Amino acid sequence: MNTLVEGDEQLETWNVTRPSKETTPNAPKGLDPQKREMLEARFVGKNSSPLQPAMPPRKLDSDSKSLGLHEFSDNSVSQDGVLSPAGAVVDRKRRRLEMDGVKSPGNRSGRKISEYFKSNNPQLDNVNGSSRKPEPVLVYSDSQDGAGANNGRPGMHPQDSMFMRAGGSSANDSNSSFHSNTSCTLDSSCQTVVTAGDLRRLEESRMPPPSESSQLVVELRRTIENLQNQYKQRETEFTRELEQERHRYSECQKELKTLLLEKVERFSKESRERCNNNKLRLGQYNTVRSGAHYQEDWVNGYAFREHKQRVERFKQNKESLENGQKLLRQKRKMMNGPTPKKENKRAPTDATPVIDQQELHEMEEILKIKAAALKKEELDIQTEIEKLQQECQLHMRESKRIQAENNSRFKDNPTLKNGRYLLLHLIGKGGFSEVHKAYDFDGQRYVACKVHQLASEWKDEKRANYLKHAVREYDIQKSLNHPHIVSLYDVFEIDQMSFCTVLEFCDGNDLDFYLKQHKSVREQEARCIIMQIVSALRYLNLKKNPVIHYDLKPGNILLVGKGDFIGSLKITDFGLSKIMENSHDGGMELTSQGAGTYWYLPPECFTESPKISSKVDVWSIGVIFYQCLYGKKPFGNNMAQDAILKFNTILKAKEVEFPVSPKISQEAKTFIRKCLSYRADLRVDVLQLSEDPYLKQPPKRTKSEKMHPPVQQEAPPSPIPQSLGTFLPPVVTSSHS
Ligand SMILES: Nc1ncnc2c1ncn2[C@@H]1O[C@H](COP(=O)(O)OP(=O)(O)OP(=O)(O)O)[C@@H](O)[C@H]1O
Repeated sequence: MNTLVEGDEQLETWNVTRPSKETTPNAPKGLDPQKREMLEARFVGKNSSPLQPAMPPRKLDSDSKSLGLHEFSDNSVSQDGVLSPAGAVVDRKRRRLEMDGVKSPGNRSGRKISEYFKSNNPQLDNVNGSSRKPEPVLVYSDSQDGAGANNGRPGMHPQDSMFMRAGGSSANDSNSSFHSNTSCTLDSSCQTVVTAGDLRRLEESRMPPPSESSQLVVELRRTIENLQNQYKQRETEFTRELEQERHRYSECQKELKTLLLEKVERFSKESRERCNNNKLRLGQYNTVRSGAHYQEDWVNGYAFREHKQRVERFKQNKESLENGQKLLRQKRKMMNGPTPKKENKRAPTDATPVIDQQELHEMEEILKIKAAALKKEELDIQTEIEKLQQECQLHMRESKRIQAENNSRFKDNPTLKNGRYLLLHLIGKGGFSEVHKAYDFDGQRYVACKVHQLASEWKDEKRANYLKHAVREYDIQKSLNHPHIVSLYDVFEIDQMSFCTVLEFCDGNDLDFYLKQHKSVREQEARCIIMQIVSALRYLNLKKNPVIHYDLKPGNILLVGKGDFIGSLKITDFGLSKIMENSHDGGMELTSQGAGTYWYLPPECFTESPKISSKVDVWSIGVIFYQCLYGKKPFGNNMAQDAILKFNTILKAKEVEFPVSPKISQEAKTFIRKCLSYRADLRVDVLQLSEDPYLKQPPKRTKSEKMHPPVQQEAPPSPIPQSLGTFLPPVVTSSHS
């Protein structure tokens, strides 16, 4: 063990490896000290022989630094056994230490110093001199660093290298009094595994015993330091994991984007192919010039021409049947002549052969079969034209959609809002907006992105008005949360002239399109539609500041899920909505008169300085319910908006009339009458309507209703339908109405 304590050569001399008298293995106990010295000298080598001339106690000089340990040891003992002054000091000190219970480090049977360090033996402090200011004590550990090999090694404490100089290659340092006296031998028996860190800790533990609180502080500091280290480590790990996750996420996003684009490309290709094929079969828009405008006229395809030919054939067959029936009647008349006699009947003459009777009978049978076939043909033709009309409506809508998509600036699937929304395809086009199906990468869901485009030629007033409605729509819709109301997720600006609202996506059509396709729905289904709309309106009216939708119509009712039936639905488009703040019974003033869809607005909206309430929506519900059941609007059906205004159609709508067919329950009619009550003050409000018994419990169906389910059309088809062969979809102009 080599320990250097600066400024204490005496202690160092004790510390160097030297077999102690007490522990020299062969030293017999109880020997006379002189003999013992001689014996020791024999064990340790030269200059210890008593036969050698006595040397005067030497002064430590520079020569001695070349001497070995044993030389030094011998210098400390005179020949006559008197200790030299240096030797005497060492001996004194050693004895003192032994008395204190500290064994000589040379004592191999005793504990290593490191073990003392570890056990924090307080006596060690005495050894190092408790009165002294504790100096950093550094130990060269053979087992860790390799003996003498690392002098000046990077990372080693300066004291370490200093220590190594002392014990090894730097032994020639004449400035060190220790070195002048000693030459250290490094061997494993005198080295330790104690590290500099251990020693530093030991240093700390050797500090004067701290008071309890300061000890606590030290411990707390240490704990804090540990925790900080742990925290830093965890933070580093977490940051690394986060980076990995981010990378993985962006890879997934890329993959998802590719798949979505592949899917949309397939969809687009298929729909365009279908549309092209249908152009010939069902028809297409032709752009024609009409004065200063261009307008798009619809031209029927070959399916309609073929249908027309079939109808022509049917007509001819029907004509020939009618002619045959006429002939039969004439023949029968001729054969029977003027009142035939009874005996004549029993005994026919040769002039009125029986064969004529037979012929007539056969002719009658043939005509009957012909008539039945024509009846079937007539039904087939009716079914065919209805199917063609449905297909044609779909095709017309798809053609318009594709045309609008081709003209859209977002046709190339851009991403909006820093890559968050990937626009997939156009769903439809409104007056000043385009609705695109999109994928929201953050929300991981499909959404409907409604892009509002302001026109550059708009005057400031118009622009301000449009923005006012858009902002109102956003303000109202963002605060709503109901299963039958389309949620508004986000709004953001695209550029100076356009912005986008992000809406919950509904994958079905709107009710308007559904009714165009199916004409009407069964009462049970219609009641289900109304129940859902009333539920949403009830929610709007139970808010602190109730909301009037004001634009309820089939086009603003979106169906969830595709199919030939109506399941769940959601109301949308709050652009004309009004928030009722502090409104009293008389209702709130209508500031946007003229807006809205007139077929669905109540009479009070057409009066001067009207006051409105939630009862506006109740009227709209009555109109929608009626339209669902009968396939037509109760007031102003087939009339244009302008005409409704011009002829005060709604102001005259005092009484609602119900067609005979299809049959609907009395409860449904009563419900509709309540909604379409002319006077607003006599009309039920939304909350009262939601409590209506018709919505609470389905009406019991009568036997006749079960036997005669409602037919699809209000008017039953005539033997030869008027519409056959004359179907022409309405002319659609390029300007949006
Ligand atoms: N959230 C949605 N999910 C799915 N389709 C939607 C959604 N919102 C609107 N659509 C569809 O997008 C098309 C255009 O909608 P938009 O509201 O712009 O048309 P509009 O109501 O006819 O026009 P405007 O609002 O200008 O009167 C319609 O066919 C509508 O059914």
